[in-house]
Amino acid sequence: MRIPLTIEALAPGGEGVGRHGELTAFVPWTAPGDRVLADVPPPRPGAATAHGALVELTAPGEARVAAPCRHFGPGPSPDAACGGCEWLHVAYPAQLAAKERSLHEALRRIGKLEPGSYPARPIVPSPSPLRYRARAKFHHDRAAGRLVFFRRRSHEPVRLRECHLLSPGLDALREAVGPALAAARLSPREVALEWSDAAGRGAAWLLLPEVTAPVRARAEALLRDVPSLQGLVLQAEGGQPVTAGDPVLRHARAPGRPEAGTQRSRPDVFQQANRGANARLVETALELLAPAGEDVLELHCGAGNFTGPLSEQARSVSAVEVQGPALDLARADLGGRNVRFFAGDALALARAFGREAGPGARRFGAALLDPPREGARGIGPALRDLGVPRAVYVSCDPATFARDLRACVEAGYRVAAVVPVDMFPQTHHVEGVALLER
Ligand SMILES: C[S@@+](CC[C@H](N)C(=O)[O-])C[C@H]1O[C@@H](n2cnc3c(N)ncnc32)[C@H](O)[C@@H]1O
Repeated sequence: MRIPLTIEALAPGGEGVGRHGELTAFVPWTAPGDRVLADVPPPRPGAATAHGALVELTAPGEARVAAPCRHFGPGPSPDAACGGCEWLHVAYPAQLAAKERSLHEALRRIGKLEPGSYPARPIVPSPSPLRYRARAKFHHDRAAGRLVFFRRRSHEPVRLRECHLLSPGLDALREAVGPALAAARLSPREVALEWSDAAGRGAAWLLLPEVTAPVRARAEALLRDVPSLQGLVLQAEGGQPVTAGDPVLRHARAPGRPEAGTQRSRPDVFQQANRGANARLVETALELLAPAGEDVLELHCGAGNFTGPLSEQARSVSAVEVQGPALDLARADLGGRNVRFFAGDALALARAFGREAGPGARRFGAALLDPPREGARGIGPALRDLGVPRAVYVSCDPATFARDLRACVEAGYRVAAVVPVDMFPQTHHVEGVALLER
């Protein structure tokens, strides 16, 4: 059925939300204040919500801006409906306000942490709302010989000719690698590209049906064909990564601040995609943690994004990570410093440290954890049993963040600060940082 709506807000999943009688409708490509006509499926009996499609923008709202990309917005054309951005039509301050709201709402709803019951700091914006990505995952449109994103909620490729999220270097690499993959007769199922402004070169990870000797020879040809590509990681589903050339890039830890040093990365190893916002994230986490002179436990250290700056302030860092190649990069950057690396599961190792220290002992003066989307179930009691007096939790998923903060509160911690950070402008994603104290 076709209904008129006034869009009241941006929902945590990214769609605009409006009400029609008893029905709450979620409509993509809409902005707060928009008046629209939307098609929604007839609501099932008793259902109070529906997901609709935008039919017409009857009057633009106060938060709406002109989207600068030809691929953004609804439409049947293979040039349109790119799934890469959600909010290119929403002014950046309105995006930030929506992200702040959605993080605190998750803490209230899932974490049972009422607003006002913990100190909330303003959201930290990304230094650039556009062209901020130094790495991204693509699909290879074999027919067109291009690296592309899919259309929103589909597996159809967009005929991607520009992207306003990619840094200029990464976008140029994307343009070069797509046709070169086709020329090298490589058909990856997925491609991750990474660009280093510091190196002026990039690297790629290719997920392939198989990695055989002829495939490796064709990968070498790809490297010859794209001089700005420094190296490749080739991987078959479930197989071990194999390298060609040198896929290890070096980045400035904080863009524009050479004194912060450099960090190694590889396209198959987790790294924050937005390097400018990452520098702010690291700064925020360390300011909250105040690790000076402490023995610090760092869980989920990855390639050492927080470990390097932590080691400069802390007395010692014990850094835990489960992924071998990430630890190799961290060790290459930080070996010889006051850091001990531990390979293994964060929770299991935190519990083992607690058993080693014995009841009542205090082995660490502070902890920092930065788990993947699934969060760190069980971490509250583990930190308490370790006697950790304060911890900073960095999260990319508000739901698991809220769940784990609740468990930390039940284990005796108090939430002493929450700071949202915007690592992904033009999308609904929001990072949360919390300080826990006991
Ligand atoms: C969000 S990333 C953060 C990495 C790093 N702190 C950074 O800022 O780049 C999460 C990291 O946790 C690691 N990880 C995932 N599950 C883990 C586990 N059970 N134990 C330890 N590390 C884990 C991943 O390999 C990944 O490096």
